[in-house]
Amino acid sequence: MIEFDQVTKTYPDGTTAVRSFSLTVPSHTTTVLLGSSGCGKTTLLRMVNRMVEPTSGAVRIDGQDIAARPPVQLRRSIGYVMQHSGLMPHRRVLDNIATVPRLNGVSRAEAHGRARDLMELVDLSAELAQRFPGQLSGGQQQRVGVARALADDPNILLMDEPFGAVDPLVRVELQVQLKRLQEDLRKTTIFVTHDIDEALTLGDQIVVLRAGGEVAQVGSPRELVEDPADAFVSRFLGLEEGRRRLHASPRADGGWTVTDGVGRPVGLIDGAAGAESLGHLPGEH
Ligand SMILES: Nc1ncnc2c1ncn2[C@@H]1O[C@H](COP(=O)(O)OP(=O)(O)OP(=O)(O)O)[C@@H](O)[C@H]1O
Repeated sequence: MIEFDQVTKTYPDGTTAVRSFSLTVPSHTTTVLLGSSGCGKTTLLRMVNRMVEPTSGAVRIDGQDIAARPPVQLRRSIGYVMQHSGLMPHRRVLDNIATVPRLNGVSRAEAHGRARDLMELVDLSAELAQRFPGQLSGGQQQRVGVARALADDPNILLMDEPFGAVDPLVRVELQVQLKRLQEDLRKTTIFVTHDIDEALTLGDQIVVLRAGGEVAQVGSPRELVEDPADAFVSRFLGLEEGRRRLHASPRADGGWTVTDGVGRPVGLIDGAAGAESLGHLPGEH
């Protein structure tokens, strides 16, 4: 469990990025910090591995104040994935993935063995092992970033807009894969994004933030969509414009076409599955 206890961060130039923020991040689940640019998400994330020190307040991991932990040792015990992978450009993929185990004293052979297993886990073909990061696509680089973060089997995973710079199709693939991985690995994960669909896909708990790291609402994806706390959350989730209000219209083949509140077709429901899941169709009695 990670606890933020009334943390405030004022940077040396006087900018207060986060003001008296408190949150409990339950173990073995994914908490998404969701908010617009500049609301303090990265600042909050980096407080967990002491890349940012709070001006006041405390962050605790399993009850222990991390201010008492040596920062380097703390950082090596936590997986961290950045938006632009942060890979070392002059080291091959395998060595990049093996970095933290090597720093923690694991032999080269064993670290490389683990790195190969991780490449398989994140769907990277083994033949990419000897490439340099610059010889990979953006999506592949992010997979390497995820493998590297997992390499020393950390309990905690911090992910800062890890899929923000890849194209939408690859982004969805990476999200689906992360969700699958997380079902097996069950790391205590904090995932930062400003993308609401990404948050709804990945979050067990979503924290909607306003400027200054002010919490607008904390809840499961379902709770947020069904019961947004206020107009800000509602607008942020796209509920106000009806973008998430769906309508199903029957098709000749027995299925349904689903459109959203602005008339945009968003999906299809098959005949049999549709009859079950819709139960009672609009206009049907
Ligand atoms: N080192 C710094 N010095 C001064 N101000 C900073 C520093 N880092 C961040 N800030 C400011 O703190 C505020 C929060 O920044 P932060 O990067 O935490 O937000 P964010 O929600 O992660 O934004 P984004 O989604 O754009 O990355 C912003 O106003 C930013 O300009």
